[in-house]
Amino acid sequence: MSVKVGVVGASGFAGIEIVRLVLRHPRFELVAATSSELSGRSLSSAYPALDGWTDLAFVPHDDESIDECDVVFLAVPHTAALASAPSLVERGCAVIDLSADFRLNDPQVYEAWYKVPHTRPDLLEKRAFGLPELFRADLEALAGVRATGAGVLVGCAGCYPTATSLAAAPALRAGLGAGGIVVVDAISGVSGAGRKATDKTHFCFAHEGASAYGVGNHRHIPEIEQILGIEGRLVFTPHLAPYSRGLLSTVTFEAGPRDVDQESLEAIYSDFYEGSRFVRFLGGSVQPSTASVTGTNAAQVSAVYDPRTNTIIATCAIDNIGKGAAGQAVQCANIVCGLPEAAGLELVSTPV
Ligand SMILES: NC(=O)C1=CN([C@@H]2O[C@H](COP(=O)(O)OP(=O)(O)OC[C@H]3O[C@@H](n4cnc5c(N)ncnc54)[C@H](OP(=O)(O)O)[C@@H]3O)[C@@H](O)[C@H]2O)C=CC1
Ligand SMILES: CC(=O)N[C@@H](CCC(=O)OP(=O)(O)O)C(=O)O
Repeated sequence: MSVKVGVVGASGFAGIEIVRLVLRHPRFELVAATSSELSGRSLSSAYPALDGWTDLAFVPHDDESIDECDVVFLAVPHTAALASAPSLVERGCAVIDLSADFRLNDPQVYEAWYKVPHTRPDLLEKRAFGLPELFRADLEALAGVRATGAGVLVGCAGCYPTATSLAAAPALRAGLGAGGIVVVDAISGVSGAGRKATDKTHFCFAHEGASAYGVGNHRHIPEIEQILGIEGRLVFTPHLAPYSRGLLSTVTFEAGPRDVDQESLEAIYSDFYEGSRFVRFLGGSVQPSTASVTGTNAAQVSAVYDPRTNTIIATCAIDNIGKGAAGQAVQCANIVCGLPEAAGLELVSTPV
């Protein structure tokens, strides 16, 4: 029997990518795709790449077809998910939220960074954090709850937090990092800012240039610190670069207190990602490339030990809309529904 799926915010970049993945998923059936702006219009007229794959039309966000869904993806802006997730969970849905509304463990930290009070700390306590390679046990526990027919909630990790944490976690969890500052320089393609052009993301301002933004105050700082357990130690500088999809994060930190060399560092990363379906550890001599993961749920990771400065430099490339958003959301939905983790995600990027 198919699992009925709804995508709220389907007209956006993350939402329409979920639609693309669900249409090819062996067990999911797309029954609702919402948008206020494009309501009534067919999905394939708004996004011609879908021509021939679906006859569905966008419906309003409160359309009754959402009530038929077993799984609902919320690909909506922050604070909108806080408004809609509770009733869906209470109705027995598996809700996979892509916004930041259910990522931060502490509601007061959420209020400090997102400037609105967190109205459902009770739900926050019961949700799983959606980054399977680092929080698999929590997602599998939710699958147990889901099997009883109860509603469940996943708060998916953000795009920069996903790439940064996949790069840094193996070394930091192995006790490296010396308790010191962790420096992250990351680059995102313009689709990370969503489908509405602004004076930063309009083609004329974004192409043929690159710039840092959110320096010292980006809202992903508390999320990355929470995932990696490095509260107060992160220096995070995101950059916008003139391509559509792709996110590269490079993490630098002191190697101590334990001794490490290139060989032992590579052994730590290889062990950590052994058997991982989506994360490929490349070693230290091959560097990840965003172009190699475009359109997929893959992440490429490298790690280099620099003996001259006793520093570790770890890098991760993802597609911000893939592993950074829609791909990861489908991966989480698969796990909580008790399906194979890679269902609908068996994708190869374009080699050239
Ligand atoms: N783009 C990316 O790389 C990533 C995005 N995300 C997260 O995914 C979510 C969607 O992002 P993205 O697709 O880029 O954003 P877009 O701006 O491209 O799309 C936003 C979507 O949300 C809908 N929407 C807007 N306001 C509301 C509302 N009040 N209630 C319900 N739906 C609403 C819009 O539909 P309409 O206006 O037609 O109603 C649109 O479909 C965000 O929370 C974002 O942070 C996460 C990781 C990476
Ligand atoms: C290029 C760009 O603007 N990127 C966005 C991050 C992507 C995103 O939507 O954030 P979440 O992963 O938290 O959902 C930003 O810096 O706010």
